[in-house]
Amino acid sequence: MAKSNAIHVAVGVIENTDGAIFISRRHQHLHQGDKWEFPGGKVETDESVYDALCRELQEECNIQVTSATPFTVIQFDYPDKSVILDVWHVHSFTGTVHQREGQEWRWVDRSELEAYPFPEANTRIVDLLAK
Ligand SMILES: Nc1nc2c([nH]c(=O)n2[C@@H]2O[C@H](COP(=O)(O)OP(=O)(O)OP(=O)(O)O)[C@@H](O)[C@H]2O)c(=O)[nH]1
Ligand SMILES: [Mg+2]
Repeated sequence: MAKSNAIHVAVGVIENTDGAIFISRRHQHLHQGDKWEFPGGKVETDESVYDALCRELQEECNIQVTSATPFTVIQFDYPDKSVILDVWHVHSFTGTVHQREGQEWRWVDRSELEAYPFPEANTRIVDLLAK
């Protein structure tokens, strides 16, 4: 069961026309620092998850989402916090993707994702994508 203090996070699996997926590396000082992640961030009060997804992907990766569908929802308890990752598959967008917050980033093939260290909560996302 989700904890009442769980942090609700909108997460985007952005896929380009070659079928590659965008990942970036979390800054070292942050929660789950140095791990790779899919872009996204906390859903604000009175904001829909979809609006949060669009806002975070604009802020972090410079794109305007034009089409996205729900992919999976993951509730996970880290020792220090609980998260609910509301993961969306982003099929189309405008703008040129790059990471605007100084994080290392790259496009990777689905088959390569398993080689990257992701936060533990992401295991199922990577499994679903690698299939
Ligand atoms: N964005 C993102 N966050 C993830 C992933 N997996 C995962 O456990 N998280 C966790 O979700 C939480 C919130 O994500 P975030 O740090 O991106 O939030 P944010 O962009 O709003 O950050 P801010 O508060 O510094 O503005 C963090 O505790 C982070 O460790 C992932 O794949 N992507
Ligand atoms: Mg973020």
